[in-house]
Amino acid sequence: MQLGLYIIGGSIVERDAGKLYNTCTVWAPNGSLIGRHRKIHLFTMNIEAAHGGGVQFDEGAVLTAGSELTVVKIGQHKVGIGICHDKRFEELARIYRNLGCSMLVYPSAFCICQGPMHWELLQRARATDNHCLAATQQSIRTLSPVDFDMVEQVRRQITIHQQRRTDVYAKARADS
Ligand SMILES: O=C(O)CCC(=O)C(=O)O
Repeated sequence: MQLGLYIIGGSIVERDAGKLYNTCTVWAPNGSLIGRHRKIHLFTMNIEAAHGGGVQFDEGAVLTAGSELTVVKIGQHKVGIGICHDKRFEELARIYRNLGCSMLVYPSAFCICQGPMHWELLQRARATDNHCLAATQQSIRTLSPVDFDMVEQVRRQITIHQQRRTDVYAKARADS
């Protein structure tokens, strides 16, 4: 309780009922477990050698995907959790925003083939689309203080969330 810190862990392999999940846990300052996110989008990648890669990856061969969103309260603020590849899915971030989150946190470890191109881009995209703070942490570091007031300020300045035309989007979806 001394430092009043919340800890959003990296991710670990969790075993439950004979299945393995890629799981991030969230801890309150008093040491209680306040969130557990099981990675929803398992990562697959196939960059053929002919295209300068020769890299294959299939997380689903070993792990089971989670099926629940994870929103934790950090003080008064709601924080949506994703793990690594979850960060690519804008619908997830949008739903977290719709649920009232002002911050998105994605513990992540991208590999070097696409990491340098996409890591920061995705983080900025999720933050900009949703007017949320977005944090992605590749390894353990000291975090700087989080300015939640800035989120409210930015949301007042350009009101994209209120300007959404869900009527138009719904019609387009129905038409397609
Ligand atoms: O989406 C990506 O490009 C990388 C994701 C990843 O490395 C992972 O989810 O383990």
